[in-house]
This record gives sequence, C-alpha cells and structure tokens, in this order.
Amino acid sequence: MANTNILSEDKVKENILLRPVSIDIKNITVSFPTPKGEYIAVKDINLDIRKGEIISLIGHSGCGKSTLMSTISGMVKPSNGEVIVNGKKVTGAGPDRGIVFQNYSLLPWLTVYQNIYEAVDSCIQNISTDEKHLTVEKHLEMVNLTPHKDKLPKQLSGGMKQRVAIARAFAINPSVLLLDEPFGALDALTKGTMHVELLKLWNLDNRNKTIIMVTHDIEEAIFLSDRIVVLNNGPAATIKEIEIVDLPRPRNKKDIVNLPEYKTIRERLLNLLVDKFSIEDEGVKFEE
Ligand SMILES: Nc1ncnc2c1ncn2[C@@H]1O[C@H](COP(=O)(O)OP(=O)(O)OP(=O)(O)O)[C@@H](O)[C@H]1O
Repeated sequence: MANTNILSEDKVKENILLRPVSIDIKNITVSFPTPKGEYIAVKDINLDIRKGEIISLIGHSGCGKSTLMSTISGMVKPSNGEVIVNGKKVTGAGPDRGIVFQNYSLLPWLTVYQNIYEAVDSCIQNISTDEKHLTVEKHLEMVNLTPHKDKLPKQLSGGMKQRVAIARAFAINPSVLLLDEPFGALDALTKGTMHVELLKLWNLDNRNKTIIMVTHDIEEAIFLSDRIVVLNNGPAATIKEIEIVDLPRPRNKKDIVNLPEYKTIRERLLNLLVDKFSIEDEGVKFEE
C-alpha cells in the first residue's frame, strides 16, 4: 500500500516554490580553452534552487557536474550567464558557500581542531576568539570527533577525515553547502553513517542550509535529496531531467527502500542513465 504521508508531485513542487530562492543559475555556459580549440563543458543551464533544498547532480563521468559546482562556488567563471546566490551575483569564492571535496582537503600539518579553527577564524569576523573556540567545539561534538581533536589528518580514517571536512564546512555557517562527491571514497557502511550525520547537521540548522551535492550513487541521491538533476552527456551538456524526490522526511534508509515511490524514482533514474551501458554491453561476449 502506498504511504499516505507522501505528497503528490504537484504538492511537493508547490512546497518547494513557496521557499525563497537561494541559488539562481541563469543560462550558464562554461567553456575551456584546449589545444584543439574551445571545449564547451555545459551549455544553457537554468536552475533555481530554493533555500534549504538538498539537490543532487548526477550524470555520466565527464558530463560537467564538477564544472557546474565550481561555477556556483565562483572558482570557475562562466563564459555566458550568471549565478546569483542569495540575491548577489557570484564573482568569486566567498564564505557564504562552503565546499567539501572527495579528497577532504584538510591541511595535513594542522590538527583536527586547528583545521576547523583556522577556517572559522578566517571566515567569521564578527565574533570573539572565545566564541570561535565554542563554535569549533560545538561542531566537533556534532560529528563525534571531540576525542580525536588533537590528531593530525594522517592519524584519521577516511570517514573521520570526511567528518572533519563537513564539520569545518558547517562551522563557517555558510548558507550554501557545495559537496563534490563527498562520500565517493568511503565504504558503504561509513557512507551510510555520513548520510545520517549530514542530515543531522542539516536538521540541527532547521533545514535552512541549501545543499548541492555531486554524486554517482543513485541510492545516495534519493536518500538525501529533494530534487535530483540529471545532466546529459557532454560536450555542451544540458539538463536532461529533474526528478522530484517526494519521499517523507525524516527518512529511514531501511524503510524508504521498500516504498513503491522509492522504487519508481530509482527505476526512472536508472532508465535515464543506463542506455549508455546497454550499448557498450552489446558487444560483450562471455566465455563458456
Ligand atoms: N580546466 C579544464 N580545461 C579543459 N577541459 C576541462 C577543464 N575542466 C573540465 N574540463 C572538461 O569538461 C568536462 C566536464 O568535466 P567535469 O569535471 O565537470 O565532469 P564531471 O561530470 O564532474 O566528471 P566526473 O564524474 O568524472 O567527476 C570534461 O570533458 C573535462 O575534461
């Protein structure tokens, strides 16, 4: 039987549209100069993302997901179009956008505590030193890393490093969090824990932070997201489809996988992504 808590697709769309716009991606085209001439990575991307939404970007390798993220972060300048974050045009990186990459990007010579403190110290100007220390301690506690605060990154597991990177991103209190394959290098169990940690932090902040995440993992995208943006293959990749994830929150991984709505969304995403593989598989011959 269908879960009666599940809103209709129209209702979910209506609820999303009631929230203020957080990120407005307007007609973005990004091209790179290459020895063979200009390479257009993404073309004419239009997307408005509402405050507190969790959006996943998925698509085949090389389709332009990271390019789009880097454009939102301000690290890549679009050749056409503009990105507006909280009403302001993006012209470079800024503390209103926290970034977490797959490779953690922690400073190896600083302890866990110092890695977070340095970020807080350089991004938040209007609080006292004591308040900065309190912010670091609060976020360490939120990701259960207080006992490990004096360790160097090399003394941590992959999951712990990623928790530091996420705590650091939340500690600077950006309104937008950009996660580029944040859990890609983690084993399935640690990944599952990290999903819950991320949602815990998002909930503690009253679901106010807008989160955009690049992932290759369909289940991860469905579990976390409000909407999933599927990109076409490049060059000149465009948006192929936007899938609304109309599953109730809080979500429990064990329960939602059994919902018919979950299966429908998963099936739709697989169909959108899978045709490339079926063509490649045609020529495969198996030895008897
Ligand atoms: N600085 C650059 N110069 C030239 N080409 C680039 C540059 N950055 C990215 N590209 C090209 O743009 C395309 C999109 O790259 P991008 O890294 O955004 O893809 P992606 O979808 O994130 O891939 P993956 O899933 O493998 O991480 C690729 O063809 C890539 O080679």
